[in-house]
Amino acid sequence: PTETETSRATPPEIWIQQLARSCVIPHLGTLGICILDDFLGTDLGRGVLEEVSWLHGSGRFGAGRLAGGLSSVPTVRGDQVTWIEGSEDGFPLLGLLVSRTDRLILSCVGDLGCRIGGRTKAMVACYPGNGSGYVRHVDNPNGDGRCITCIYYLNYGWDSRHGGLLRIFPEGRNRVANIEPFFDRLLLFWSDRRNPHEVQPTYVTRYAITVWYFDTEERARAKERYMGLAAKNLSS
Ligand SMILES: Cn1c(O)c(C(=O)NCC(=O)O)c(=O)c2ccccc21
Ligand SMILES: [Mn+2]
Repeated sequence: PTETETSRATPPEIWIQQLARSCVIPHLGTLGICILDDFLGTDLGRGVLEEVSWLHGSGRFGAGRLAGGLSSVPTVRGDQVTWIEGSEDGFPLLGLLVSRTDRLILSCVGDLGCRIGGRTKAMVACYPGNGSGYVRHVDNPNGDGRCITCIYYLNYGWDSRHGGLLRIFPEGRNRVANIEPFFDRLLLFWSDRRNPHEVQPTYVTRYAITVWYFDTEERARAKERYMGLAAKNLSS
């Protein structure tokens, strides 16, 4: 049997621990990036896609960001996002995805050089496919506590004509990572300045679900700073 079949056969816990040890820890440790294909398997992956498509159809997504915006170019509606905890009823498979990524990250704990303590809600993002993308940026440039970016892609039959590549520019390296947003692909990378990245213009609807995992200490310090700021503003 192929590795995938056997990994399907073993209970998720064991399989997740194997993934953590064989992929996540070594790849995040060396490249700062880790790609896991066939993360949920086709059936569960399609189930998540159905939940996200339903969400998109239900108008729950905010209006797309105004991208472009150059005076000459009419502003283009960019990505639309909505935040889901996963425990809400109606999204059981989204909830399963997040519980799997939680277990994956927590089974790395101690071997990643950061202490994971909590995460954001799941950000479900949809690019409308009108050529909009996302400019080059760092997710966490100033120590807001986020240490691992975890993105699950849902784009069935994706090919390069569709655009929407995620291009990462690992700091201090002269090589870029071009990551196709393939269906059932899970991507992990350090959220800080080590991984500036951009979403290239995309020409078909592009769905992705992102969760950011917090480093306990950095998150606590960020909260103190934030509370201090709030207190100062209140007192001033
Ligand atoms: C819609 N969207 C994003 O797509 C990415 C991002 O880096 N995406 C990478 C990707 O989808 O491959 C973001 O980092 C992001 C941050 C805040 C709000 C929306 C955001
Ligand atoms: Mn980003």
